[in-house]
Order: sequence, then C-alpha cells, then structure tokens
Amino acid sequence: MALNTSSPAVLNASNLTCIREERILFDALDLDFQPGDIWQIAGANGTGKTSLLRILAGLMEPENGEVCYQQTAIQKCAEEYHQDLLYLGHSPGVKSELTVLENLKFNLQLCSQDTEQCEKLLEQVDLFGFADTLAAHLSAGQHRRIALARLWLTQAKIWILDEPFTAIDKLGVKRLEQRILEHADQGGIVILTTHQDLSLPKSRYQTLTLERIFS
Ligand SMILES: Nc1ncnc2c1ncn2[C@@H]1O[C@H](COP(=O)(O)OP(=O)(O)OP(=O)(O)O)[C@@H](O)[C@H]1O
Repeated sequence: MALNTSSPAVLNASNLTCIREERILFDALDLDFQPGDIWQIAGANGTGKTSLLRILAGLMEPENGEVCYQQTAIQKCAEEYHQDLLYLGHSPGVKSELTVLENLKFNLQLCSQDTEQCEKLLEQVDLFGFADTLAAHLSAGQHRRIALARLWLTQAKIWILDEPFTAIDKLGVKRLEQRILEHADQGGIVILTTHQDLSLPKSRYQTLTLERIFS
C-alpha cells in the first residue's frame, strides 16, 4: 500500500531518561528519526529496548526528556501521532476464538465482501489455506503472522515493532525485511528491536545498542 508522503514524518527524542525498579536503563538519550530511516534497537535482555519503544510510542512516560512528532511533543499532538503510528508489541493481539480470516477482518477492518483483498493478504503472510482455521489452532509463528499482516495494509508512517521476527521462519523473516525496506523506501520510519542480525544492506539501517548501566 502506497504511503502518503505529502508531509514527511519526523520523530525526535531528546534527553530521554528511563528508570525502572530504581535502576537507570538509559540516560540523556537523544534520537532523531528521519523519513526513510530503519533503526534497530539492540542490547542484552533487560537493557530497556521495550521500555524505549513504549516511550517512543507514547505508552510510557520517561523519567526525563520528551518525544516530539513533527516538532510537537507527542502528548500535544496525540491524535495525529496515533494516526500516523503503528505499534506492534510483544503480544500480537490476536483473538484465539476467532478464525484467521475473522481476526484479519477484525484487526484490519477489512471489508468482508472484498475476498480478493483478503486472499492477497493471506498469501502475503503465508496463511493461505488457513482462512477458516481457529487462531487457537495455529502455531506460534502463524499466530504472529496474523498480527504482522497489518504491515501490508497500514497507512501509518511510523512503525514501532517489538521483536517482530520472533517465531517467524526464514522465508517469513525475508518477506518481513522486504516489507520494512519497502516502507522505508516510501519515506516511512521503522524502529524495531530484534536479537537477530538483520540481513538488510548495512547502509540501509542504523543500530542503537543499549548497554547495561551499573549504578
Ligand atoms: N512492568 C514493569 N514494571 C517494572 N519494571 C519493569 C516492567 N517491565 C520491565 N521492567 C524492568 O525494566 C527492565 C527493562 O525491561 P525491558 O522489557 O525494557 O527490557 P528489554 O531490553 O526489552 O528486554 P528483553 O530483551 O528481555 O525483551 C527490566 O529489567 C525490568 O526490571
């Protein structure tokens, strides 16, 4: 789906400090995300990757500092920001009691009459043939693919993805990386955490590694 880039997305964070359970996770972090950027947030378990994503998505308050979208603090432009943002957290938000197709329709507000669109999407996320299977009866990777399907439909300019490759097989990872690249090439921004190396060209993404702070 083509992205509307008439007003390119710019996201900045300045002087971000995050403290959890009295431990400093990161301190005075400045970040600048420009159209076309892909950022990998790396670091050992517990270094604060998810916390940083949640702060950038406006789901958690930092101890210090602020996040701005188009030069405005995200709390002051919450409606516009949330329209332009897609956040996929750890838990995929898939309803076990619904079938694959029902989940897609529910999550993506797909028009139920548009069979062609539904079938294309099922193919893109490699769930073709599973349309009528209950989500509860899927494997972990297939479950995750339902959540990831929205990346093929969304108009959001900023994607914040927490470990999107978890439980996804090699071919699925490749497709997902291609989709991420395509989004960035259209002027979108992708910020993601992963414990795996990305196989995108090194020139196409940047890595921020969070280190454990001992205080
Ligand atoms: N809900 C919470 N309440 C209090 N502290 C929390 C909460 N969630 C996480 N933490 C603390 O914040 C620290 C960082 O957690 P976070 O999930 O941001 O790390 P992470 O780098 O994403 O880890 P992982 O690689 O294991 O997913 C953890 O060590 C934990 O002590």
